[in-house]
Amino acid sequence: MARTPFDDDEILGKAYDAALVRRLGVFIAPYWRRVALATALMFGGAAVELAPPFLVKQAIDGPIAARDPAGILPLFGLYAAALLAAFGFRYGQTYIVQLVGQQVMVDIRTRIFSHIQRMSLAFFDRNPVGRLITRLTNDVDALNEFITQGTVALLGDLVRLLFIVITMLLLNWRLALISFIMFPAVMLASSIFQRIMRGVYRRVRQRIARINAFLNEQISGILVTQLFNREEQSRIRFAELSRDYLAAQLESNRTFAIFFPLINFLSVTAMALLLYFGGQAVLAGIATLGMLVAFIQYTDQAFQPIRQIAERYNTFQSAMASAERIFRVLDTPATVVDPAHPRSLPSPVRGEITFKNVWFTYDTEAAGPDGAGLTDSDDRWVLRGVSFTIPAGQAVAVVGATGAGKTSLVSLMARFYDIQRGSITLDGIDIRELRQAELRRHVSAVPQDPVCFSGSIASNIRLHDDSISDEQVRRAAEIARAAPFIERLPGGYEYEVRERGSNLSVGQRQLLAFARAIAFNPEVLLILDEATSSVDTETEALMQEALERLIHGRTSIVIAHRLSTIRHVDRILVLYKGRLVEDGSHDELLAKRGYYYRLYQLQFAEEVRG
Ligand SMILES: Nc1ncnc2c1ncn2[C@@H]1O[C@H](COP(=O)(O)OP(=O)(O)OP(=O)(O)O)[C@@H](O)[C@H]1O
Repeated sequence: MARTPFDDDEILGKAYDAALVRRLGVFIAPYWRRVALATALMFGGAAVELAPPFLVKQAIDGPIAARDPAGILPLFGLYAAALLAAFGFRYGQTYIVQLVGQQVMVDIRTRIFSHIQRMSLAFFDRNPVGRLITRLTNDVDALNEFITQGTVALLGDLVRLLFIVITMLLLNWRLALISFIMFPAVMLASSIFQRIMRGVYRRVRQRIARINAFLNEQISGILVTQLFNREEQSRIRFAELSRDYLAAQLESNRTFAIFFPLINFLSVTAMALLLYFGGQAVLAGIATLGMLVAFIQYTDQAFQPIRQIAERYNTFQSAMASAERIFRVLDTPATVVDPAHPRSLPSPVRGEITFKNVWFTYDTEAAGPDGAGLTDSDDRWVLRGVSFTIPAGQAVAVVGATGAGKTSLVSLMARFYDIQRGSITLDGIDIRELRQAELRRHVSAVPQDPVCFSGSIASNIRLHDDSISDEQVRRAAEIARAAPFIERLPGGYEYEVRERGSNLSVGQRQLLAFARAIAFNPEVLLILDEATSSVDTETEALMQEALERLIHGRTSIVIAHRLSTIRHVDRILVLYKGRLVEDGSHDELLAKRGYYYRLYQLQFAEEVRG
């Protein structure tokens, strides 16, 4: 079957599982004392649980056979004590293991989150949000199951089984052998079950992953579905996916429905054989009645861990699949990294930008680090030999047809991606020689779709940077022309913005992003101009005014989709299919009657005609 984007949960071999367990062990290792304590409690519990059947045997063969009511009491006391102790041991073990599981989950989640934060944009281009959230939630939860069910508990089952087997052999090896008669059949059934479930679980997981991916896309794209009346098609597709999932689930249920009654059947058969042969042995005087009763109880006890081992195996399987996916994220190296010996920008930073023969493609795999994998004429280059210098304080607009490479050029300046050839410098220093944090302190951007976080308006402007005072927040909002709308909101600067800024308009979000940029006061500002004309003329005028204030006296690169934006800048860079084809002021370029002139006629002149 062809690999689909959803099939990222393939199950690999046992050696691979062992490697995953070792890597998980690294996360558990800091809590080894607790794990050791839980293991000790588990051993204690397994030993204590052996006592009740033995005490029953003592009671039957001793005081009951001798018709001595007083002799039963101490045995009853011991029996109760054993049950209580077993309860205590089990409680302690379960609690401690759960505690370790929860702590390890916090550690793993934090690791994944901080790793994801270091990733460059290229990583997010490849990994949709839904998938990353699944790594942090469901997959981490599956690992918790592995820790709570898989480590101490699995060992506990094996130890319990071993203890019971040894006790039975010591008490009466003949009866023990009769009890064990069914064990090979049980082992065989378990191993067949495990083999079948491996495949079944894989299908269940793949199909639920497909449903999740589909839902994710459909819910975020619901607007388009509704606009184009695609509800029916989406519903049919969803029903198909749900049916596939149901089929896989039913297969799993069927397997379980066969396995558990089968194990029960085997255990009851073992019991019946024990009763028959054990009864004969009692009559022949080889065993006592009490011994037979104890053996029936031990045999019953022995089948419990056997049943659980099969279930635990399944938990283990899904934990391994999750671990694999989590490690795949953790193993993705950051592609944009800080240099080992970063340089510092000269102080004060002026903000002069130079692009020297810059070649860039998103296809890093094909191109290789220095772009040698692609010829100069390859279509995959997004920027081809772009060179220009923007002196400090100059405002520049980048224009070009859609897909010409404008956004890419601006993203490179903030080093969201690394270039393959050439250099980009800020005040004469290659931006790859700077720490990213230092670069971004001086180079800031206003994104096309400005992001807002849940929290107050003020916290959205200062982004929790306490060095920016309330006064600075207000001043920034005033300069950005955001103050009038903020002051009209209930609560003003304390107005609660909802997730993703859904209770603000597009224009308001843009003004807020401007205010944020001003509050951080970078020397270089990148503005990804809003392409849609979704704002009214009044807001549009406000935004233009804000933009003018923002870029005034500051090195700025604005991606201009509107003529009004172009009017504010000193200079225009014209991109055509990744090449810088023209460079000059609006009037100069118009006079040239070249590509900009044509673009202007097509794109901007309409605005003039209005
Ligand atoms: N994240 C990405 N991964 C792969 N290819 C990309 C990515 N972003 C853009 N591209 C490709 O790079 C080329 C240039 O895109 P870019 O977004 O820079 O163009 P643009 O000039 O800003 O266009 P627009 O005016 O439509 O925003 C396009 O061919 C696009 O398909």
